[in-house]
Amino acid sequence: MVNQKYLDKAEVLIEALPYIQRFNRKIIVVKYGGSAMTDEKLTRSVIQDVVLLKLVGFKPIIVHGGGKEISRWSEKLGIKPQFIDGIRVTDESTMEVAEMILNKVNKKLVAQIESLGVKAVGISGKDGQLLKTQRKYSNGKDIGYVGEVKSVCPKILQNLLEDDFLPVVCPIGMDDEYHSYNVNADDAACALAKAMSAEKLAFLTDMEGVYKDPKNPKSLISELHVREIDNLISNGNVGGGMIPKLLDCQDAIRHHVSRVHILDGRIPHCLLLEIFTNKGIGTAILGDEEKRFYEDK
Ligand SMILES: NC(=[NH2+])NCCC[C@H](N)C(=O)O
Repeated sequence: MVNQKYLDKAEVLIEALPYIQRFNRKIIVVKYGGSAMTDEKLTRSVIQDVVLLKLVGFKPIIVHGGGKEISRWSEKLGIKPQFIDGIRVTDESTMEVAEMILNKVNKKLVAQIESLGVKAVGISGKDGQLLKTQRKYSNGKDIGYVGEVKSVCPKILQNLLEDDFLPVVCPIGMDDEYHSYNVNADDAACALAKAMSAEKLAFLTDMEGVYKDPKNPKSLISELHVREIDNLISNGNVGGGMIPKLLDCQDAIRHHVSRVHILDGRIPHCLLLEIFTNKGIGTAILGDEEKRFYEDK
């Protein structure tokens, strides 16, 4: 008799087969942030997942934030945080620290990927003018060197993928005067996914996904059509932090990214569990014409 345990393991691999086939040579942009960045074990599992994606034929691109490192270092260096209407201002010295730390985090990720045998290149949005930015105002107020993406020049990423590198991008861009701007990492990931015509965009967050009712942890939505997003927001059903993310999802899908996944980065190997299984573990946001998996059955 064959041991069931072995059969189960083989099942898992077989379940992955159609996805490995379907996503071969396709681009997936992974926004890496939150707890998955601050915990060493989780970091390792994310890097392993991305390396595996790469080795089975995907073309992953990582976009990362700075985790808690930027505030930690600003404090250490005695830079006093300034706020305007409760919003943190990125002044010249905060921008300097942010850039230093993001570059440091970037190279650390590159080293971790390289240690698993995949060639990686770390760049910022300044390299090759990848992210051209303009100053972003918050309700008309100047909050310093916070930028929004004005345009993307994807050539550098295309070249890196062509040469089989795994690009790791930190979200700093430049304005027309070549000054650095801090860009929200979710927005940067979304802009890059659109410009690279990615198949998928995956956000690693500190939530399980999107809930129908945020007060009910059992109401996780597994599949969400993009047209349902407006209602979900206007009904007041999603928490403040999730709204800009959902708007990024909407924007990405309307610009031909096939699927966006909102995943719980606190779960080890959440990327593999989402991408190589039928049911996934987070919320998958689908184009309006796409059939739900459950209805297909
Ligand atoms: N949360 C979900 N329902 N995920 C379904 C994922 C299905 C498939 N593995 C994909 O990557 O597209």
